[in-house]
Amino acid sequence: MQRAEAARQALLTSHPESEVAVLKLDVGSIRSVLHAAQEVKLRYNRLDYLYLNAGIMPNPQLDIKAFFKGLFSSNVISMFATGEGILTQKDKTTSDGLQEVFVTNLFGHYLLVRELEPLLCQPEKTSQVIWTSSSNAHRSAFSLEDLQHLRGTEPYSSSKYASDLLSVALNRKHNQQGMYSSVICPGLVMTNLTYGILPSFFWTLIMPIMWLIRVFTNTFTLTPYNGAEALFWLFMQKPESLDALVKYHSLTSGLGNNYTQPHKMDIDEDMSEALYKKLQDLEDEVRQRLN
Ligand SMILES: NC(=O)C1=CN([C@@H]2O[C@H](COP(=O)(O)OP(=O)(O)OC[C@H]3O[C@@H](n4cnc5c(N)ncnc54)[C@H](OP(=O)(O)O)[C@@H]3O)[C@@H](O)[C@H]2O)C=CC1
Ligand SMILES: CC(C)CCC[C@@H](C)[C@H]1CC[C@H]2C3=C(CC[C@]12C)[C@@]1(C)CCC(=O)C[C@@H]1CC3
Repeated sequence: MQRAEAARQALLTSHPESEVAVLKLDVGSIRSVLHAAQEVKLRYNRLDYLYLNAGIMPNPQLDIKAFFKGLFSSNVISMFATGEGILTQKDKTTSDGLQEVFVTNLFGHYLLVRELEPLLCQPEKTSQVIWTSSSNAHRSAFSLEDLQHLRGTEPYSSSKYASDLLSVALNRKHNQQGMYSSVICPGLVMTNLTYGILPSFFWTLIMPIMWLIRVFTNTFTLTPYNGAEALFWLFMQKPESLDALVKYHSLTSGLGNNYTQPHKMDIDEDMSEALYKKLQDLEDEVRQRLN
């Protein structure tokens, strides 16, 4: 909570007229999600925006052989843009008996949205739910038969693809009640997540190479400020004008200019419906376990 308090103070300094409140929430813990949602419901009657940004990529392993193979293949740009085929992770089980990546990147957020539906779905005003997804969200990593990705080595990719699917399902279910859901991709950003893949001094050393790569793939946004472009852009849009089937990408040009671009997602609407059903079943199961 110390860092949250520091962020609150910084916001109050730059925007003295604003009100900023902080609340502790571990999306990886069912009890914590339910408790925090209860607190939000006590504090507020309505929510205009819900940004679902929290996410983890634990124990990432970079496949150096696949990286060099990709470097000399025709897929090199796509490899730099998405990291497909060169990254795996090692997941673990939480005290709730769920896979950590699945619950942190997807299920905890799902449960939070479910709990906050009464504040998000209000007849007189629209609301926006905004997921931080990834270009690493690949259909090939996801399986409806293995939602939590127990049997694979790409739980991060699977959880991000699932968030894309879930956003589509949320729109189908709640647009009529005024709630709209969108997904964004921040591009490759230097944060604790990427410092888990390669050490920060290494990223700093290769920064000139990354600026060069940015000329060929505008997905190398590199700073959190640039990566947040699509989050900010969505904030400015009328939710009714957004396309539920696209992902909004933060991009930075070779000259350092930021912009947002929509890209059609590789989504099957029946699959999104089936995922929603499975999440509801799991929700019933975890709620029963808590009672
Ligand atoms: N960096 C990149 O290149 C990319 C990142 N993303 C996505 O962007 C989002 C932000 O990640 P990024 O800033 O890069 O990574 P960081 O590791 O720097 O930040 C992760 C954020 O998620 C929060 N978080 C992690 N676990 C939990 C939890 N159990 N409960 C509550 N909050 C939690 C962290 O909070 P705290 O600090 O308090 O632990 C932190 O604010 C993630 O969803 C990530 O998947 C997508 C594409 C590319
Ligand atoms: C010379 C260097 C630029 C070499 C870096 C190689 C890789 C470590 C990176 C190339 C593409 C990157 C990437 C990600 C992580 C680091 C790379 C694999 C992400 C998977 C990080 C998390 C995401 O959500 C998407 C990113 C896509 C690109």
